[in-house]
Order: sequence, then C-alpha cells, then structure tokens
Amino acid sequence: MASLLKNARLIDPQVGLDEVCDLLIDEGRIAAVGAGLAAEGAEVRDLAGKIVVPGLVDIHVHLREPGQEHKEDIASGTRAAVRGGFTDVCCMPNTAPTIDNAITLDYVRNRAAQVGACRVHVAGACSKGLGGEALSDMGEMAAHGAVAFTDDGRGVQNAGMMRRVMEYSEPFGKVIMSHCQDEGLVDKGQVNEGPVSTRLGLQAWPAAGEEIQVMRDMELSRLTGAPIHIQHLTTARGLDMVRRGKAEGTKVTCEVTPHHLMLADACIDETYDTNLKVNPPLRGEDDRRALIEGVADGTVDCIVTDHAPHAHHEKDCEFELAPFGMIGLETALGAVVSTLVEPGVIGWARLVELMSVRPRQIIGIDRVALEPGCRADLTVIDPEAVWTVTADGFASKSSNSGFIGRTLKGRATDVYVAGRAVLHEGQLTGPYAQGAC
Ligand SMILES: NC(=O)N[C@@H](CC(=O)O)C(=O)O
Ligand SMILES: [Zn+2]
Ligand SMILES: [Zn+2]
Repeated sequence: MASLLKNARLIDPQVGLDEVCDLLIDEGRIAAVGAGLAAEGAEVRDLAGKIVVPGLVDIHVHLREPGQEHKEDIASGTRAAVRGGFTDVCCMPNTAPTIDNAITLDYVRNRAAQVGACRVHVAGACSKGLGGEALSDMGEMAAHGAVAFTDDGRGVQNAGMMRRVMEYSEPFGKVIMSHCQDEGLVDKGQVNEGPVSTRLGLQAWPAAGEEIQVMRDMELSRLTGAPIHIQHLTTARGLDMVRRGKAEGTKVTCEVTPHHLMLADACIDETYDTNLKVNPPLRGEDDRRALIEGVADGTVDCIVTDHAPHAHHEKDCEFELAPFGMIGLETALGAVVSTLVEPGVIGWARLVELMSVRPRQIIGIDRVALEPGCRADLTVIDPEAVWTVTADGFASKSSNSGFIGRTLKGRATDVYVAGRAVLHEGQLTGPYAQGAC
C-alpha cells in the first residue's frame, strides 16, 4: 500500500531540500515530493514537527555473528540499528571465524537477508584471520558482495603488507578501511596516555600509536592509488594529517564516533567504568574539541558508531581485563543531535551528509535522495524527543553503553526500508527487510 507522509520537514542537501511538505511512497520508491499531495487509497501519516531524511547509514558496526552470539547477532544488532534510525549498516569481519573468505561472507549476507531488520553490507578482512600476514580472499569476497576491506580490531602492522593489501584490492574498486594502531607503541595500553592514565595508574595508549598509521596509510594510498578510509579517528594531530592529505589530493576519508565526540578520558576518572574502555581510547578534552571542529569544517566525512557489544559478565571485571568497546547504534542520533545540532555546531543538512550521504558514497552503495524515483529508505526523526538512556532499554543483546544515565535530545520514530515501515512510532514492526541489499 502507498504511504503519504504529510507535513514533515524534509531535509536532503543532495537536492537542496529543506522545507515542510509531503512525500508519497509507492511500491518501495518515492513517488512524489511536494506541497499538498493527495493519493487515493494511501495510508496517510501526519508527521508535523518531525524531520524526514534519507535513511541513516552506519558503516562501522560489529554484529558478532558468526561466533560470538552471546554478545549480539545479526537479528538483534539490526534491530538495534533500526531503533537507532539506521536503514543500513556495514558490519566488520572480526567474527569467529573471521570473514576472510567468500563462504563466511555468504553466510553473513544470507543470514542478514533472512533475519536482518535493515540492510546489511559486509566488510571483508584484509588478511587471513586478521593475522596481518597472508592476504585474505579479497577477489572472491568482492565478487560475493563485500563493500570494503579492513582488519578492524587490529592495525595491519607491516607497512609492506598494507601496501600489498592496497595494490591487490585496487582493481576490485573497494575501499580499504584502516584501524590505526601500532602494536609496538600501544602494547597493553588501556587508556589515553596523559594525566588521566597517570592518575588512574593504568597502562597508556599514546596518540602516536594511532597517528603513525594514519600518516603511513595515507602515504601508502598515494603510492598505490588505492582509497583509504581512516576508522574511528580520535586525535587532533591525526585529524590535521587527514586535513592536509585531503588538500594534497590524497584519496583519504575518515570517520569519528559519537563517544569520541561527546566523552573524554577524564570521564573514566574515579569510576573506572569499563564501558568507557574503547579502542582507540577516549582522548583528552583538546582532542575531543578538535574532532568537533573537524566535523563542523568538513574534514570529517562521516559519523559511525563502532557498535561493539560485549556481554555484562565480560565487562563486569577489573579495567585491565575488560574487552575494548561500547555499543552505540541506539544512542548515536541522540548524541549527535545533542552535542552538535542543538548547540548550533552543525545544521541538520550537515548531519544528513555525515550520517547518510557520505557513508553511502564511501562504501559505494546506491545513492538515496528525497526525490521521485529513489528507493524509499527513510528515517523519521523527532527532533524534540528528550529521553534518558537506561541499561534495560536497548534492543541490542548487550548494554555496554557509555551513555547510560545521560539525557539526550532527538530520536528516530520511524524507519522505512524499501518503503516498508520497519520502525513505526518507536516500535519495531517486522517483517524485516527480506533479501536486503
Ligand atoms: N572498538 C572497540 O573498542 N572494539 C572493537 C574492535 C575495534 O573496533 O577496533 C570490537 O570488536 O570490540
Ligand atoms: Zn577498530
Ligand atoms: Zn570496530
């Protein structure tokens, strides 16, 4: 059945749209956009006060399937994504077994087509078992639908190996995503190296442990011609390197997470809250502010959650023993609206670029715009919704969020995938997007 969304503020910088009008969905596509639309037989929804944007896309999530389904699985992770307002996610290959071959990749894509609540794109590994030594089956994975390659969870340690990854993958036209971490420098670092690591008496994870690989991978991109996407960038200097690289024409893009934009290492003081143990670590206040500037000035290409679920018993231990990572799918939009849009750091159009337009471009999936003919993958946002994050309120199997107890403004109320409401007035509906991608 056709759906007519009336009186919403439609925002899409791709087509220069920011106005209150109507949008008609028919047969999975946008049929019309304009004022005073009518459609016989259509379900009519009054969305006065709401914002409608091209569906949000998170290109860095960990769905944990196969192998770690006690933390998350494709069904629960994509439900969390939809609750957070996302129509698409791109999942990382650090599963068990690693997604480093076409068979495991097929498994994830087929499973997502059966139980996924939204579209699922898959990043394959660069190296076998994330070992950093032997190339993965990149060609076969590209042929079977991988959208990117990354050893996320680990940095590729050997520069020669990273060069081979870039050279080998280049003909497949897939972006290499880089988790920048020099293991020699970082060693068993737990928190950012600085006053906080000293105060807490925890082993330090220095900024240089990240920046050295940011610089190295941009140089290797220049050498090979392969595009490089810097994952979860956290430092002011790293951001400057990307800024300069872009000015020089390097094929570099970068992402930041809501937690690195909103939280700093000082938050860990006294609490030793293991939910704040993430990789890369929460940095100092100066780095945090620099990242916000990078988001505002266009250096940062996109915002991703790095949704990294871990079970309660795994995080409920000494800081040093806890795994790195926090969940983020269900809090990302509220965190971005509260930290960036509400204070006027960015406007809504820039949010759409950061969370919808650029992510699609980086992983090379179809453009979605608010114009007739486009696929109706849409997110409806209540910009005035004020809500408090609670440990028992997640659709995710895990609740290791660093935002628990915080009050956020802005929340997705409805999500359409191919014209189907997979989230309706805040409720997950199912049936899910079959055969997604
Ligand atoms: N970010 C994290 O702290 N953890 C991620 C790995 C990663 O993204 O590097 C995980 O898989 O748990
Ligand atoms: Zn990572
Ligand atoms: Zn990650």
